[in-house]
Amino acid sequence: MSPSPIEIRPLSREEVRSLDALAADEFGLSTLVLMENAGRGAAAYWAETAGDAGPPKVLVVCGPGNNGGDGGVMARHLDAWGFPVSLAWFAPPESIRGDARVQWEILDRSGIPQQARPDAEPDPAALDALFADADWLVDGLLGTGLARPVAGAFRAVVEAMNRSGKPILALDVPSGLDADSGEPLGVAVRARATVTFAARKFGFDAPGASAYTGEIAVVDIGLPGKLLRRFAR
Ligand SMILES: NC(=O)C1=CN([C@@H]2O[C@H](COP(=O)(O)OP(=O)(O)OC[C@H]3O[C@@H](n4cnc5c(N)ncnc54)[C@H](O)[C@@H]3O)[C@@H](O)[C@H]2O)[C@H](O)CC1
Ligand SMILES: [K+]
Repeated sequence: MSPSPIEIRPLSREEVRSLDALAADEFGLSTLVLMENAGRGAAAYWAETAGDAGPPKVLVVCGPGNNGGDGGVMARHLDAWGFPVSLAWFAPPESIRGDARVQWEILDRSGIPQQARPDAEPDPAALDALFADADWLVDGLLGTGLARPVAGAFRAVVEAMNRSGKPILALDVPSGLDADSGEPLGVAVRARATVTFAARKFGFDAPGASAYTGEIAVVDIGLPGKLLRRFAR
């Protein structure tokens, strides 16, 4: 019997970011557990839809926050399932903290190839070469933590991802897309598909948003039914 999860209505950025705190404070459910469910769910979705021809080489593009951490979890599961996977963290190592740091350490000890690319002004040709070597890109750069227009290094990375011509799986929200308005802040990843956690975001239904989200799949991250029912349709 396939479970019929409680259908949650689309959530605002604020609502979905409050879920982490509620899960921890009210239910004692650690954010690392939510991250594990998010990353494993993303890995399972991708493997089911893209894992046939190949196995394709996957490059996970990570930012310094929990969106990057989700990418780290996904990479560990793909590696365990036999996919050639590596990661590039676009942040100085010292800025990778909290749950994302935990994933960095696990990946390091697991011998999964990862590199830090902390350049404030990355060379576009170097980015093109990095992305040309992969069959798929996973966008774990920015999620609901997006708080200002994408500029500088992240802009260069998003533009290089988009011009690479590679299919992109976005984690939670395509990097650069405002989760409430569905508009790009400066620039946004144009994904083949977006695996979004817990619920669709308001902005996904905005006209034009599908050019960035691609196909949308909602991944259940293990929140208790009592919490989900507060946001039921
Ligand atoms: N409850 C859930 O849905 C869960 C979500 N998870 C994942 O966590 C991210 C949100 O993580 P957070 O650390 O808050 O932020 P991000 O990783 O999105 O962003 C990282 C960091 O980047 C900085 N930043 C903001 N805007 C910019 C910008 N324009 N340029 C450069 N840097 C920027 C800011 O400091 C952010 O903190 C969510 O999307 C999910 O993927 C959990 O893992 C599971 C539960
Ligand atoms: K993302």
